[in-house]
Amino acid sequence: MTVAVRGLDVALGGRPVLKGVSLEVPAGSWTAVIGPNGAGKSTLLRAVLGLLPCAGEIAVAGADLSALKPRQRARLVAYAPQSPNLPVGMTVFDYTLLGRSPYIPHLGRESARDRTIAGEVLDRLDLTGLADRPLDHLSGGERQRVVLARALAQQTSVLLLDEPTTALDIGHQQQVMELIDQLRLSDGLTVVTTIHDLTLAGQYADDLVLLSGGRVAAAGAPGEVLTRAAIQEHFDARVHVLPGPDGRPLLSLERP
Ligand SMILES: Nc1ncnc2c1ncn2[C@@H]1O[C@H](COP(=O)(O)OP(=O)(O)OP(=O)(O)O)[C@@H](O)[C@H]1O
Repeated sequence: MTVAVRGLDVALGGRPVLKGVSLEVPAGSWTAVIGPNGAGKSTLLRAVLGLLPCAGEIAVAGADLSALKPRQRARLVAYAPQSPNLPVGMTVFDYTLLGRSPYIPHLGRESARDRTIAGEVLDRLDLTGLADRPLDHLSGGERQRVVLARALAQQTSVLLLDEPTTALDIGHQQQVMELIDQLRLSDGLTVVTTIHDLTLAGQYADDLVLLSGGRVAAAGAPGEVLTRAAIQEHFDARVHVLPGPDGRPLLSLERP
């Protein structure tokens, strides 16, 4: 397993947020963590990264990330947070190049290869035309793709993405999800993403983990997890669930 979590407990501000969470993500697969607001999805990603005090076992690419220096960690796993602090005035290209930092020697400069990799990632995300633009002159969706670009420039084997598509139009949602899937297939990338769009989650992920109240309420193939009853119970929403052309579930809201 590339990401293995067993019996994870996390408390924030003295309150339990994750309770006995277990998760196994095989190498080269894609797991989407779904669940209602406040269920603990972002907390789970941050705990997997080793950024939070916790009890239980976590191994990423065979390592306990909390024991590693940030630079070592950044060579194993890339993380695209939901709302990162973006340095004001920095250009899109320079921000993407930050993804290469773990490979640049201390007091050294980036190599031509680092710049090529940053340029290629921007190209794949349709951002080349914005390369010289300061980050604070971008739209919300453009910013979200730049954060993903920085993570992809790290060229790690594990990718943790917190809500990578929330600010994107439907075309860019498809572009980003297809790109991640392509990388998964071509480079064997292991992907864990939180995501609110349940149909999108079901279309791309191999497995879904439904978190509710800090616990795993269901886990398995999209068709097993995305049931009308589970959505009603954990999201308090009424939906129709129909099998799509490829058999994966498609959800639509049911008007009262
Ligand atoms: N630093 C903190 N101190 C105390 N409580 C926190 C802290 N950070 C998050 N929480 C709480 O932990 C719970 C889980 O938060 P988390 O951000 O992981 O949820 P989420 O499932 O990602 O939610 P959303 O879908 O709204 O993004 C929430 O109830 C939140 O209020």
